[in-house]
Amino acid sequence: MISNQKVAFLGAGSMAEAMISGIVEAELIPAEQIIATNKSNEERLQQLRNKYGIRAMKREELDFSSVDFFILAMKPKDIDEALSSIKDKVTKEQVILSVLAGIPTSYMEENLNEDQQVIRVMPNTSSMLRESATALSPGKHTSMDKVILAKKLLACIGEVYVIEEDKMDIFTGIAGSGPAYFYYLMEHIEKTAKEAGLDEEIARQIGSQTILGAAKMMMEQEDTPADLRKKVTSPNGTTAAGLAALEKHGGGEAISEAIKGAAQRSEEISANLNKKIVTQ
Ligand SMILES: NC(=O)C1=CN([C@@H]2O[C@H](COP(=O)(O)OP(=O)(O)OC[C@H]3O[C@@H](n4cnc5c(N)ncnc54)[C@H](O)[C@@H]3O)[C@@H](O)[C@H]2O)C=CC1
Ligand SMILES: O=C(O)[C@@H]1CCC=N1
Repeated sequence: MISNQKVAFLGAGSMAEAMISGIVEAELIPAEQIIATNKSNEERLQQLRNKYGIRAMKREELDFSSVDFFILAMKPKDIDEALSSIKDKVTKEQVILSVLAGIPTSYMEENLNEDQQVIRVMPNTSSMLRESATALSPGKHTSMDKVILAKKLLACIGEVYVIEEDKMDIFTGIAGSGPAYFYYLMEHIEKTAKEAGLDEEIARQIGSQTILGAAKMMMEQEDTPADLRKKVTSPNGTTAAGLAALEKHGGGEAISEAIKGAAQRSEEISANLNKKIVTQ
């Protein structure tokens, strides 16, 4: 049962906070069973206590034996220190979830105890509003009942997709990094609106509603994105002119290259692990 689970975040930054926000808002797990830890930033810990009513403490103050799910949420460059710091404190009955880009389950299994249950997770910051697109790939020792519990936990922050781990890099490129592409789009919408004399705040509201509407159309209508695009595009009209400019300036290619670039960086992080190259 998910409501009696205790969850401890190791790392209390942007991604951890987004997940904590969604889990607390879902009210499936009491806030006092959610623990945030970091290495030493007491101000940050107090901020999370005040904002979410969770428990928050320095990593060395955590009673590891009381935790059911650990969620690693530090940067990939800190993974080795993190794994070595918890190896002797966790048991194979507990589950280690990692949201770290590019860190394979095999690397965690190699650097933790024999038969340690691990799950690789890729959420995004829309977890804040329980609208994440989150992938999970279980490690080879993780039991089905723990995968089911992890899915229930991650369902608190949005939609959950169980995928083969070899698709995690492209998933990261699409969904982990994906919100940033839409924020970048909005930056350009606001800039263009301002140049045309439209207030930036109004442009943000208009642009956000347009993106939300298009997203809902793609989720709730049977049509493909291409069909939906054609329904907007009147012959020789405004949309045709806009799409022609998008093609002329490499818009479609730019989107594909953004996704591939992020996925390749995820692959690179994995590849560097075995070479012990410190990643950014
Ligand atoms: N920001 C995002 O949109 C997403 C981030 N991620 C992943 O989440 C992880 C964290 O990313 P952010 O939150 O953006 O970074 P961040 O820098 O905001 O947070 C990382 C936190 O971990 C702490 N930390 C470092 N080593 C630690 C340790 N051994 N034990 C406890 N705490 C430790 C740092 O002090 C820092 O507060 C990264 O691995 C990233 O790949 C995954 C999906 C989306
Ligand atoms: O930029 C990053 O590396 C992290 C992982 C996915 C989104 N943010």
